[in-house]
Amino acid sequence: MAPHTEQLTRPAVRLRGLTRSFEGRTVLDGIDLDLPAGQFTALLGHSGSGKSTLLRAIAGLDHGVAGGGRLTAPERVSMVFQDSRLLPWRRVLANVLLGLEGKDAEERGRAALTEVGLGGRERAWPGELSGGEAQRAALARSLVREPELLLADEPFGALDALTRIKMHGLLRELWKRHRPSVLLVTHDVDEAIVLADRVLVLDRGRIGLDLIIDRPHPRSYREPVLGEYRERLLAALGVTEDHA
Ligand SMILES: Nc1ncnc2c1ncn2[C@@H]1O[C@H](COP(=O)(O)OP(=O)(O)OP(=O)(O)O)[C@@H](O)[C@H]1O
Repeated sequence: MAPHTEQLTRPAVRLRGLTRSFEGRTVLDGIDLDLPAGQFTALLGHSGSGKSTLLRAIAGLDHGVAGGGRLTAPERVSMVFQDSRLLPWRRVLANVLLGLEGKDAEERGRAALTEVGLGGRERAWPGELSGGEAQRAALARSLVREPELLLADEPFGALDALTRIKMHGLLRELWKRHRPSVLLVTHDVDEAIVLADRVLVLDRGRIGLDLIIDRPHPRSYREPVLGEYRERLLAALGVTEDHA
């Protein structure tokens, strides 16, 4: 059985010897990792390398999965996925407020929607939103809970390139304002480099590369210096760029 996530108030993730396997096949093979409070980290890795498995373990959503190791995570954890997972039969504000308690819940929900650029769309149905708007609503639903840790599993994977760039700016802005620890899973090396201050590569069940991106924000894909980071990450992923 997977160990339960310890409910600590300390807003940081600590993994020691974390293992997870499915049907006898090891996916996470003794991961040691610390995520300091407030750090924006991206997680890269080949398809099937175990990125979602790692996120689910940190979120405590993998009860019943075989594995061991020690895992501590903050108490307030929010998760966003590739699809918004809004309930289609509830209006946008009601989705954001789902399960939220307190007298000021509605006020906070409205403020969160305004923050993500959806002020005025509170009474819209999820089906009336574009893909980008739905992801904005999903971010509002996460942030209204003031998470200490935001786990994002390819949240922009289904969006077109322009919407994606806008969402990058929004996520970074929200992070700056609220300062949760962020662990963002992505397939996109450029997305990782532009957004994160630290990029991890998951390889054969372990952290194969742990790279600090020590460049000021906002960053552009075209900054030549980012090319060096890109090359190191691609090499860790087993991809070589053709410079010809
Ligand atoms: N519930 C499950 N039952 C059986 N095997 C599973 C289960 N969940 C994940 N796996 C397997 O574990 C491996 C890692 O899956 P995971 O979804 O974590 O990879 P990933 O890196 O997130 O992949 P992708 O980038 O394609 O989303 C895969 O081989 C997958 O088939």
